Amino acid sequence: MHYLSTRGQTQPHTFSEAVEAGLAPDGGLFLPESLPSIADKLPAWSKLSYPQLAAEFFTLFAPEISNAEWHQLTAEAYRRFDSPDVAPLKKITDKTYVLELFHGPTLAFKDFALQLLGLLYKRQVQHSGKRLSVLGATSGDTGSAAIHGCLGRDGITIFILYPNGRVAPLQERQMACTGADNVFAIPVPGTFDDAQRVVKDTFGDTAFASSVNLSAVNSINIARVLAQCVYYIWACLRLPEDVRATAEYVVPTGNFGNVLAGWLAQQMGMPAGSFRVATNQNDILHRFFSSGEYSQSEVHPSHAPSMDIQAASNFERFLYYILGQDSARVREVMSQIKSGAPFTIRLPHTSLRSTRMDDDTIVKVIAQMWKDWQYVLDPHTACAFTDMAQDRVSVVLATASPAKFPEVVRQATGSEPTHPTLEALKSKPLKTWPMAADVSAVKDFIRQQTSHGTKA
Ligand SMILES: Cc1ncc(COP(=O)(O)O)c(C=O)c1O
Ligand SMILES: N[C@@H](CCOP(=O)(O)O)C(=O)O
Repeated sequence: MHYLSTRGQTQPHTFSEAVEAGLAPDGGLFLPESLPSIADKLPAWSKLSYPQLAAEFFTLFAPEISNAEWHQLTAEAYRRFDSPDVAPLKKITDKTYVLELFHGPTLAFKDFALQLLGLLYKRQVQHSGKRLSVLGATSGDTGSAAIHGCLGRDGITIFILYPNGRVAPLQERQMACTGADNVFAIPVPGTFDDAQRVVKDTFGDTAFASSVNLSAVNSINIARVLAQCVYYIWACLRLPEDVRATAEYVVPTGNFGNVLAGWLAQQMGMPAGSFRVATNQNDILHRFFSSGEYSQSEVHPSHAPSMDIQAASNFERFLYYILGQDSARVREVMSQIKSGAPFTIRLPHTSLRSTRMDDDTIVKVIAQMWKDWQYVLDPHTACAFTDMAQDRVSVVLATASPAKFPEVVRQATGSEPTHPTLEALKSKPLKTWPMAADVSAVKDFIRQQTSHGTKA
C-alpha cells in the first residue's frame, strides 16, 4: 500500500514514511492510493475486542508492520483506557446512542490515535536510531493527548503550539504540568488557525524538517485519521444489524479529521446512512455544507474552545475526493483558500450534512440532557444535540469528558464534574514557553532544544 499527496507532487510513500513525514513535502496531505474494501471482513471483525479490531484494520494499511506486531501495538495503545470496551456505545433512547470516546488517559477522543502514534514513534526511533522532533498545534485536546502519547519516550522531543488564553484551563494544565523535560508547551498569540499555520509553514521548510527529523501529531498525519476510522467500525458493529445501514453519525467538528475518518470508513464499505458535521458558532463548515460557499471569517471564542477553528486542515482530503482526485484542481483551490478569497463549488451528493450551535444553546442542551436523561455532556458533544434525525438512529460521538470543562457544565447543571487525573493537576506547577506565532522563532527554538544531536 502506498500513500499519495492530495497535491500530487510528492513521490509515493510507504505507511511508515508517510507517518514519519506527517505533511507531504509538496504541502499536501497523504492518502492511501486506494481504499481497501472492508465489507466482507465485518462479520469476523464483530467478534474482536477493540485492540484486535484496530490491529486487523491497520494490517490492511501498513502490511510492512506484521499483523502480530500490530496486535502488540494496539494492545499496548488501548491498555490505559478506563473502560473495558475502550469506546463504549451507550443507548440513550431507541433512536439515540452515544459513542463515548473519552476513556483514554487525557479524557478526549484524541487519545485513540495519539496513544498509538506515540508507540509508532517509539518503534521508529528504535529502528532508525535517530531522534524525532514532534510538532503540533492544538486548540486544547490534541496537544495533551500527543504529549501523553510521547511522555517519557527516549529519543522524542515534543513541541505543542496553542493559542494563548484560548484553551480551557485544565487542557492547558494537561500540557504544561507534566514536569517532563522532553515536552514543550508553547502558548502563541492569536487563534488555533495561527498556530496551525505556523506548524504547516515549519513543515514547509523541508530542509529544516529533515534536519531535526520533524513529524506531525495533528490529523494532517494519516495515522491519526486511520486510527479514528476504527471506532466508527466498532460502533457500527455494536448497533442492531437492522439499523446499521441507515444510522447517522453525528460528529462535533473543528479540524474535520474526526468526521472525515467516519466518511472514509463508509467509503471502504462500513454500513452507514449519513454523517452530520456539528459545528459551534465558528461555522465555516456548516456554511459550506449548506451552501457550497467556503468563506473564512474571524474566529470567535466559544464554550467549545477545541472547535474554535476556521481553517480545517482535513477539508483538503475531502476536497481531493469531491474534486475527482484531481490534484491540480486541489492545488488551485488550496491556493485560493490560502489567499483568503472565498470560493463556491457545486457540491456533489454526499452522505454529509451539517448543523451549528451557539453558546447559549450549548448551555441549554447540557441542562436539558441532564434533566431528561441524567447524562452529562461536555460542551463540544452538546453541539451534536440539535436537528436530530427523526427517521433513523443517531450515533453521537462524545468527544471529551465533561470534567475538562467544569465551568460551562456548572452553568448548565449546577455542579462541576471532576476527574481524579484532572484534580491532581491543579496543584502542580505550570511550565510554558511563550513565543511569537512566527516560523523563524519556532524553528530556532526547536533547533536549540534538539541541538544535542540527532542520535537517539
Ligand atoms: C473535544 C473535541 N471535540 C471535537 C473536536 C473536533 O474534531 P475535529 O478537529 O477532528 O473535527 C475537537 C478538536 O479537534 C475536540 O477537541
Ligand atoms: N481540536 C483540535 C484541533 C487540532 O485537531 P487535529 O485533530 O488536527 O489534531 C485540538 O484539540 O487540538
